[in-house]
Amino acid sequence: MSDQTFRPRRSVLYMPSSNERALEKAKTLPVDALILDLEDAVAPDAKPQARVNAAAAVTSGEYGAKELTIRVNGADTEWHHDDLKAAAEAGPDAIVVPKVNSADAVLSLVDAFDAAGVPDTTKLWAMIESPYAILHAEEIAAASDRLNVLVLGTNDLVKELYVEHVPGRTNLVTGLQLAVLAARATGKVVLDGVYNDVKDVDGYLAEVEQGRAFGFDGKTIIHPGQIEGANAGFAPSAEAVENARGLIQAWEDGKGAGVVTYNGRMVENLHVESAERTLSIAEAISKLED
Ligand SMILES: CC(C)(COP(=O)(O)OP(=O)(O)OC[C@H]1O[C@@H](n2cnc3c(N)ncnc32)[C@H](O)[C@@H]1OP(=O)(O)O)[C@@H](O)C(=O)NCCC(=O)NCCSC(=O)C[C@H](O)C(=O)O
Ligand SMILES: [Mg+2]
Repeated sequence: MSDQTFRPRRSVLYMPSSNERALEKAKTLPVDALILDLEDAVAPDAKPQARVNAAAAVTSGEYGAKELTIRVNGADTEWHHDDLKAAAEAGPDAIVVPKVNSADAVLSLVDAFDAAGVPDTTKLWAMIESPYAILHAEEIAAASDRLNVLVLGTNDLVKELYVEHVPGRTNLVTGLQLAVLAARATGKVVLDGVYNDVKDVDGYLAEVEQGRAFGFDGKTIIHPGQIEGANAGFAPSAEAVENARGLIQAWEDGKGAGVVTYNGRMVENLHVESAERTLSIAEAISKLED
């Protein structure tokens, strides 16, 4: 079973590492993971202090069970090397790298991680945010075991496609699904992009539901008000858990029959595997929330 079974990543919150108030607030927020941003959310002259803040947050031990990641500036920027050095010393759970466009880029990053002394325990999360990256998502995902998560960057994708953000994301559906297919084909986790309008609750919840239906493991978010929707939307519902338990019981009661029924529906081994996956996810979430 792939990684997401064991580590919930329903809600993954970006925060500008230059914003000390947000860094403080995040200690108590019920998110599964944090992305301490050094890239787009941080102005150029604030980047040195943001680096220091992000590293201090990672080493503070004050963020509980949250997965802590640092988003560095892209490999082609003047800040990348210093960001990597700071992240290497802090040793976050993962380093998020924006605008990863090819398998070669992944391999170069893995070399750069080693050269900078990034600990082996620090994974690579690659951002898929260009048309080229979408079309090469499977190669990117498969390029290294160090890469365990693909993160959609839908703001950059919209920009690169010369389109607009529209309700229902009809102009992104193909790209989103290609990214999910790439992740599933390679056993990696895949996170949906952000919803920019932090005041539009209905639009946000509709997008969470869509992301879940497409097969994403969780959603990247930008505001504390978006946490609850992602945590609920990307967790199995109480009904789904009850259904999974009942289905597995019906299968066991069938004592080796190749096919049984549960609530009037056909059940085969593949349905049992899906039910077991649902229960594993629910159990991992419940452990995290204890
Ligand atoms: C979007 C925001 C600028 C809104 O900020 P603000 O107006 O301050 O919001 P509120 O007043 O409603 O905030 C209420 C309290 O919550 C704290 N807060 C707000 N946002 C965060 C956060 N992200 N993490 C932690 N805490 C947060 C405020 O400090 C207030 O706290 P308090 O006063 O103590 O009650 C802001 O939300 C924000 O900056 N969000 C993150 C933006 C960001 O990181 N953007 C970069 C990534 S998005 C992206 O581009 C992905 C990708 O690359 C792509 O291409 O798509
Ligand atoms: Mg981006």
